[in-house]
Amino acid sequence: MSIYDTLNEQQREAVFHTEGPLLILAGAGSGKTRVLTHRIAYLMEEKGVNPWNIFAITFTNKAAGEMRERVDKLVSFGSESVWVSTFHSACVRILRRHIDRLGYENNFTIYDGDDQKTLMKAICKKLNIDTKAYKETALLSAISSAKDQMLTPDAYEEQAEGNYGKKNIARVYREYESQLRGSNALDFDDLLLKTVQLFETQPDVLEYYQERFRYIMVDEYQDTNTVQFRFISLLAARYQNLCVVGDDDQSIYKFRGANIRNILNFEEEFQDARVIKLEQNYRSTGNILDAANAVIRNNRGRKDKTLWTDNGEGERILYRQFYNAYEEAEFIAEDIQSQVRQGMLYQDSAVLYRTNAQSRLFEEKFVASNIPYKIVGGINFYARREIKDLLAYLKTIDNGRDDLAVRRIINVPKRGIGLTTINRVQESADARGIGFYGALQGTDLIPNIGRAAAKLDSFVALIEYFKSRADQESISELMEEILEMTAYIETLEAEDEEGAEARIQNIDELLSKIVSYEEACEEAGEKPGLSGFLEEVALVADIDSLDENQDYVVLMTLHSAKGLEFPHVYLAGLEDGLFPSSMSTDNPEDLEEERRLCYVGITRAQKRLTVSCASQRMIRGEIRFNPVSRFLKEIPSELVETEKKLFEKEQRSAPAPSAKEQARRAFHQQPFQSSSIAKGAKQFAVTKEKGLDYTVGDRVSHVKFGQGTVKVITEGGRDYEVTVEFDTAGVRKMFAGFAKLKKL
Ligand SMILES: Nc1ncnc2c1ncn2[C@@H]1O[C@H](COP(=O)(O)OP(=O)(O)OP(=O)(O)O)[C@@H](O)[C@H]1O
Ligand SMILES: [Mg+2]
Repeated sequence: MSIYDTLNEQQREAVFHTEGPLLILAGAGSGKTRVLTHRIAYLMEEKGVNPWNIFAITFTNKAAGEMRERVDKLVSFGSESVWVSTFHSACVRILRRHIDRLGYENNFTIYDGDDQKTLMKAICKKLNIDTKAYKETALLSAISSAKDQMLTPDAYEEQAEGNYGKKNIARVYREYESQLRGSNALDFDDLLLKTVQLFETQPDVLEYYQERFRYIMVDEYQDTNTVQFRFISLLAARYQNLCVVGDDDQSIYKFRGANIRNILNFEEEFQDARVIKLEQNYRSTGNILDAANAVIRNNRGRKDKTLWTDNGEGERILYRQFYNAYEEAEFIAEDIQSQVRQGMLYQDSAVLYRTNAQSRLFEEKFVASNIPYKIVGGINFYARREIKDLLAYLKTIDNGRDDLAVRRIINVPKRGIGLTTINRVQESADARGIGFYGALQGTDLIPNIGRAAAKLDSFVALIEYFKSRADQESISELMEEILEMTAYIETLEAEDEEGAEARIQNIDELLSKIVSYEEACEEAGEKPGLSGFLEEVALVADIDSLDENQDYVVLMTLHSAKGLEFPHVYLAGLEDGLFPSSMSTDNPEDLEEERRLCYVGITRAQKRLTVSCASQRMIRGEIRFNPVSRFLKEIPSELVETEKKLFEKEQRSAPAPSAKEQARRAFHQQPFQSSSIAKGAKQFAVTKEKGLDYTVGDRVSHVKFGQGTVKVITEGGRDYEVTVEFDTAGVRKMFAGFAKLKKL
């Protein structure tokens, strides 16, 4: 039996159609991604295509990794030569080789969102832009969508004719571009834009890649934007062996310029394109699929599809309504624990929500219930201050032209270089048309710099020293040296910040990352380089922190969940105003995009789907009373199982008492508290022996919940369970080993 026997007829047809353009349009879970992996195998094994000539494009690094893994399993050898990558990393690879043709240096820096914001602040100041009228983030997103549409500052300005607001944006855009260029830096949108410019202006480069990538495949095609489409069409123009797979019902990135017209454009640009539809869903049970179909049917602008499954009906969809979001999180935590007791793994469950902010309650609840979890798309490791500082050192050493990086660390740790001095350096650099670091290298030419010159000189000497070391030692040795010579850690400790310890752990983690990068390079027979390392770090999307080998529940937004599947899915916060978001309810098009997002969410589930909502929820510090989501009402009631007794619970639970009320209660409970201290004295001997240095009645502090009083300590199966009444966070039960309570 061959691997192709496991495919259905349409899937096989798609796999075997290797020459000429092919569009696969099909609903969720119908095996589109599976077709792509089998197609790669088929090209190599049956058609004798050189893996070097195959290019598969996916949306996230995680998806790329998964695809490579699947291909590795299907083919015997050679798959490592196939390019499986995201648009962005493919473009970085191409630009590293050829961007000098566009007048950049090949060791360009990639700016992330934070870098962009810092730069935009400086630009607004320089151009006297009123940031009340034009918010920095709004300016950045205007520029980003201009780039998605491939508009240069010139083109933008032309379009802005007669529109004062747009003229201003054009001015900012122009300055932003020139600053990026001056720093030899690109932002994320540039990665595609510059590659397309490269292809359009350098025919020999384009030809090289057209010859190289004779077979091109694109997953999640519905979410490509204009510049990505251009990138693909240029590459595929010569051989036309382009296979794209997508689902118009899962297009959820319109806000980032995804262009659903690309599906129509495909048949225009590639005239004899073959179109194949897949109709059998292999992922979900019948009930889950019926619910997804029922919801998406309410969208008007769509091609009707019939998706069926022979997986059987399965369980009904569980629907739970809660008094508040706290109870919702509690229920989900308890439900996961009970599933785990029945033999499920943590990794079989995923909690999906509309906004990142919703993760916090789950996180707190999971910590308290000892559930291992991972937040995807939450606080990114690389966005933390200490990590950004140290990376800025590496960037400065690697490419002195990255002004932002230099400015970030010039006075970190403090060297007595103030803002006035920094501004004088910047002015001098601007006046002479050179970079910030360039100006630092000749302090005698900076007007009015005075005694600050000596400090700047010794900063430059330090960086130059590191530069000379960078050629001789490994990145990890260099990092150690940076830490030592700047006394970075000592400074952190001296600042005596609450978080010094956690920050030091992060630095350790960064060092581990560097070492594993070096090892990976060595295994691949490449020399680990600073530019390569920085590039890899810049490209780690949040979703990539997901590690398949460990057992944990995944928490993520619906947007991050695209393409993934889990046996159990909890879809939380289904309230009108939250999901669909209140910003979308007035606009039919936006509402349809929200509904597609809901369809994506439902179709992630394989066996069991739990949908939930809360009657009241705190949003941006205010309590909101939102009605049940209209999407829930679109699911036929016969598919849903509701639990009535929750209403009782609803009546029982009262809102959390105010701080004042808690203080009053604490005051009146004084006698109770002292007697429990007496009672606790006996327990103390026991608990101390087991390593707890607090007992009932003691005041303790917790990193998240703040200060509180220990109420009960009981022996749980694995660990002590400690109940603490926190001053502001209410009563919480947690495992001692996990809670890390500190006695006050
Ligand atoms: N012919 C088949 N036989 C058995 N299992 C299949 C078959 N086709 C697909 N599957 C399985 O169904 C699930 C969904 O497939 P896949 O992820 O490729 O779907 P998809 O169309 O890419 O979904 P999405 O739209 O969510 O990206 C996977 O677990 C896959 O292995
Ligand atoms: Mg897929």
